[in-house]
Amino acid sequence: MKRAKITVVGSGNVGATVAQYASMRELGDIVITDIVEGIPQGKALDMMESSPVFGFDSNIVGTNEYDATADSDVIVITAGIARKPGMSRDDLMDTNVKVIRSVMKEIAPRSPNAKLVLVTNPSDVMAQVAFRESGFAPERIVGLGGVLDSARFRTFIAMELGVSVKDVTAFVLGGHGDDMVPLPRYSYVSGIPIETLLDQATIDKLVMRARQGGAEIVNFLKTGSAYYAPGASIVQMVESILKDQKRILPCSAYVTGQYGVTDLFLGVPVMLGKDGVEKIVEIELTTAERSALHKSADGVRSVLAKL
Ligand SMILES: NC(=O)C1=CN([C@@H]2O[C@H](COP(=O)(O)OP(=O)(O)OC[C@H]3O[C@@H](n4cnc5c(N)ncnc54)[C@H](O)[C@@H]3O)[C@@H](O)[C@H]2O)C=CC1
Ligand SMILES: O=C([O-])CC(=O)C(=O)O
Repeated sequence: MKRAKITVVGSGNVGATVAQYASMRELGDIVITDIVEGIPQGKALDMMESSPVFGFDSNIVGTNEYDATADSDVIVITAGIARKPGMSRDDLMDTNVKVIRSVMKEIAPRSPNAKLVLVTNPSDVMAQVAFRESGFAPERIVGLGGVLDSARFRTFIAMELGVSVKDVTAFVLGGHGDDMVPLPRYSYVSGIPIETLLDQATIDKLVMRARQGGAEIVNFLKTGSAYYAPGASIVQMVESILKDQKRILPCSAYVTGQYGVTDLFLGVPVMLGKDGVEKIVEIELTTAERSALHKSADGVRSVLAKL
């Protein structure tokens, strides 16, 4: 059986974590690329040398040459700068949009059938830029946001209740920014709505913490942003695509009227399978939830308008 090929563009904190987790799960062979010479090569070799200990058979190659990425099945794009304390994700746009444009020129012609996972922030905007620059069908482009934001929300719910995270499900929709929309009404512990387990003030506190989850880590790290939970979230998305699992995950996808929003990458529940975003799932929202989602969409659109 032919092994899947995964390219990770950017061998920094998130890119290296993705490569490590993906290889440990044997999702395929991995190419890591970066503009900095030596870093992808060194990290790839270091990870390969962990393979006898962990017992995985993925090949991991580090390079500065895009030719090595040819015919990838999935390309994860983490290239660009990360924020520091006091910055918003949108403050990264001017620098990162140039990076994404240059990366698209290199990867799109070499891997015409790849699915793209946009991680570089602001990720909803970068997914839109990748869509414009690659010429790929929008279904083949997905942005990271909701899986990570939901993982944080699930963590905080489990911590608050003192229960296993395995039993906690939750949804966060909207753009991956300060206006993201955690949905307590769709959050459960083993099928029990959290609204019956926690009072409103506690839920509000957890919602706020989830919204500010990225900044909370930035304020601890000082020199950059989170990468372990982002890496895990990305690998869950990549696995769903490569194994055609058809998982329903909140991801930034191109909406064409769903939820009353048109022609924009926005965090919504999607079915992720071998063709990428195979379906956008529309769940029923209250008036307040829908207007929060529209506020988040307006935020993404206003950043895009500055391009
Ligand atoms: N959407 C999301 O949920 C998340 C997004 N991010 C974003 O991911 C990005 C990467 O974060 P980190 O890995 O922590 O940063 P990092 O600084 O550790 O790594 C970024 C890497 O990109 C490389 N790079 C820069 N320009 C490049 C180019 N033109 N081609 C190839 N490589 C290039 C750099 O040399 C560096 O190695 C940031 O924009 C960050 O905000 C991070 C976590 C979650
Ligand atoms: O906070 C950041 O800048 C990185 C990110 O998107 C996250 O961790 O959610």
